[in-house]
Amino acid sequence: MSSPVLDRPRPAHRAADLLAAYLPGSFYFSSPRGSLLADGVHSFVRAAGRRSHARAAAEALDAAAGVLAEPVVAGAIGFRPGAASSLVVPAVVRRAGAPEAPLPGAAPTAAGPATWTVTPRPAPDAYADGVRRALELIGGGDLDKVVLARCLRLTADAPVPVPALLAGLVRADPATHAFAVDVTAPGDPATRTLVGASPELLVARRGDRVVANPLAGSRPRAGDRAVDRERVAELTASEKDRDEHAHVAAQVAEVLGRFCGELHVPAEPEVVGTPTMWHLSSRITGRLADPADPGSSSLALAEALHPTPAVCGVPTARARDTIAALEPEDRGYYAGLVGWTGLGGDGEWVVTIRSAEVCDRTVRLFAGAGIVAGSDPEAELAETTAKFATMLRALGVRDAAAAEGAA
Ligand SMILES: C=C(O[C@@H]1C=C(C(=O)O)C=C[C@H]1O)C(=O)O
Repeated sequence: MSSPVLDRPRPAHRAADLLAAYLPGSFYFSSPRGSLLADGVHSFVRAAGRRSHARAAAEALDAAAGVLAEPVVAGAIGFRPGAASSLVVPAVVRRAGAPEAPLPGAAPTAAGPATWTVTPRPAPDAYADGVRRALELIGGGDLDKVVLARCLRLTADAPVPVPALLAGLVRADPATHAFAVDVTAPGDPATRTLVGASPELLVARRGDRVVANPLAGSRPRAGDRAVDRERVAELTASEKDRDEHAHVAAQVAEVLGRFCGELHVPAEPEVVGTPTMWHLSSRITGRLADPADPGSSSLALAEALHPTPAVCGVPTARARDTIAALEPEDRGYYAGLVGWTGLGGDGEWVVTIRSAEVCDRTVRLFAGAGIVAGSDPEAELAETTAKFATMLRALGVRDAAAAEGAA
C-alpha cells in the first residue's frame, strides 16, 4: 500500500537557499507558484527571422530532452518586435516553493552604494508634454489608449550588488514575481542584469490550466490606513481607471479565448496592492482546448498576449508607433516578458515592469502610465514617480524625486 506522504513530491531546496545561491549570471525567478534558480548554459535559444521565440524554445527543449532530466527555457524578451532577447536552456535547474515572508522584525537592508546621480530621460516636464501630445492623438480618434514610459539613468559611486538588490526586492514583497536575468550584450563592460519585482502575471500554465492577471488603473500607496482606504475607494469608482483597465482585460480575454475551451473573466476588477502601489486587477482563468499542441506552451501564450494594453495600448500598432515617436529612450527589456517554459509547455511569464537593467555602477529603469481620454498629465507623471519607488527603495536611493529634480 502506498503512503500518501511519500507519494507527494517535495521540493528539494528551500526558497531562501535558492535566493542565497543566486549570483550574477544565474537566472532567478520566484512567485507565489514557486522559485527557480538556473545556472550555466546548455544551449542558447534564438528566434531568427520570422520564427517565434516559442518555436525556437520548443526545438531547443526537444534537443535538450535526451541530455537534461528536466529542461527549461528561461530568460527575457524585450518590448519591441525584434528587440534583444536572452533565452537559454540552462545546464542546471533547482526549484523550491514560494519565498516565505521574512520573520517580523527582520531589518530591511538597502542594497546600495551611498551616492547616486540621477538623470531623467525625458525630463519630467517633457514627459508631461508627451502625455499632452498623446491626449491630442486620443482626442483626434487615432488612439484609445497608450502607455507612456519615462526612464531614469542612475550612476552610483560603487558597483551595484545585484544579489543584495534581488534579496531586498523579495524581502520587501515575498508575493511578488521577482527575477534576475543575465542580459549582457556585446560591448557591455561588465555583466548586465535585468532585475525586478513585477506585480503583473502575463500568463502561467500548469497542465491544461492557464491564468493571466492583467493590471491597469493605479494609485500610489500612501502608507497611512485611512488615506489608503480612500485611495482604494477612489480607484474602484474611477471611470477613467476602469476604462484603462477594461482595454487590457478585454484584450487578454480575447487572446486567451483563442486557446481555451473554457475561460472565466471576472465581471468587475478588484484592487490589489504592492508595497508601493494599488492597481485594478482581473484574474482571468481558463482551460486549454488542446494542451498537447506545442502552440499552446506558456511561452506561445505569452507571445500571443504581448504586448498587452497594460504596457502598449489600443490599437496596438498605433500605440507602438506613438511610443516610438514620444519616448526618447529605447525601452530595451522594459515592458517585455520574463519567465520560463518547460518541456510539456508549463511555465510562467510576467510583464517586465518595476525592473532595472544594472551594469556595474549604472542602472537604467523605466516606469509608465496608461493614458486614456480624461488622463491628467501631472497625475500621470506622479504615477510614474510612485512606480519608480519599488526599485529605488530596494537600491537604497533615498529621496529620488529630489535627486531627479536636482539632475
Ligand atoms: C507600465 C507600468 O505599469 C503598468 C501600467 C499600469 C497603469 O497604467 O495603471 C498599472 C500596472 C501595469 O500594468 C509600469 O509599472 O511601468
